[in-house]
Amino acid sequence: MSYVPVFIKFDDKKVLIIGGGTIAYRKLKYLLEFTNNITIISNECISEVRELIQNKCLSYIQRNYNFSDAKGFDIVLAAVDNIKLQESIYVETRDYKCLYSCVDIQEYCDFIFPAHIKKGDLTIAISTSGSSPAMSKQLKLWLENIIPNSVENFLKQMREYRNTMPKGKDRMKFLDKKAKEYISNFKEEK
Ligand SMILES: C[C@@]1(CC(=O)O)c2cc3[nH]c(cc4nc(cc5[nH]c(cc(n2)[C@H]1CCC(=O)O)[C@@](C)(CC(=O)O)[C@@H]5CCC(=O)O)C(CC(=O)O)=C4CCC(=O)O)c(CCC(=O)O)c3CC(=O)O
Ligand SMILES: NC(=O)C1=CN([C@@H]2O[C@H](COP(=O)(O)OP(=O)(O)OC[C@H]3O[C@@H](n4cnc5c(N)ncnc54)[C@H](O)[C@@H]3O)[C@@H](O)[C@H]2O)C=CC1
Repeated sequence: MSYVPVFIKFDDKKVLIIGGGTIAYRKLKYLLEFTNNITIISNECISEVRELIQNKCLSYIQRNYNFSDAKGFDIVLAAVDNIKLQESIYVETRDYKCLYSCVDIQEYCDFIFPAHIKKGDLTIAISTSGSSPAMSKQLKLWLENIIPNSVENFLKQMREYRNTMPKGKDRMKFLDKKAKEYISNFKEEK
């Protein structure tokens, strides 16, 4: 299966998570980095999820999922321990304008979650197309260690150059050299 890595504007999206267990919690933390517009439907939630619902003022519907609950949401994630339900919500959402993902059956995912690193304006997303989530996680940990936190300031500086220097070949060369130099200093900076 092939996936297109794109960065989607997210702050205007309505997100629904079905389920409130360990995996829902992991995906919830991820999504909260980008939006608070999240609704959770779950008969039960682990305490970590309940805490986030309270602290981030998320909508919580405490019951089992009902047919058509997903209508009106842009992003729907079924993080339940029930494969039949993951399948039936997939079928249902084919009639809606939304992107659907579930945690057990990759063929039913319009998108999958990458492991990711975020340092200031730098985002690195890692996927193995589902071959090995463990590998995505370990590669993320490795990269996280290599890339210094100073990248946040470096990117601010680079944005400033791009905003102030006139476009053209000279600027391109200059920016490329700056990026190359910065990366070559990684080991010394850590
Ligand atoms: C297809 C995908 C769909 C999706 O969930 O979006 C999917 C599916 C499944 N994962 C399973 C297992 C594990 N998942 C993790 C971890 C992560 N899984 C994530 C993403 C994805 N997982 C998508 C593909 C990503 C890619 O392309 O690489 C990460 C990267 C992002 C995130 O979850 O936010 C996050 C790391 C977060 C981080 O640390 O950064 C670990 C490791 C651990 O938990 O320590 C294990 C155990 C080891 C192993 O199996 O590798 C199972 C079997 C369940 C079972 O065995 O019962 C399925 C279902 C199946 O494949 O059948
Ligand atoms: N994609 C991934 O990254 C991974 C996926 N998994 C899969 O994720 C699934 C969930 O795992 P956990 O979160 O550990 O399970 P869990 O048992 O902790 O959580 C399941 C949640 O779903 C809720 N739920 C169950 N039926 C429901 C319904 N009809 N309506 C609304 N909510 C309902 C429960 O109340 C509970 O909060 C498992 O099937 C597992 O195989 C496991 C590891 C990684």
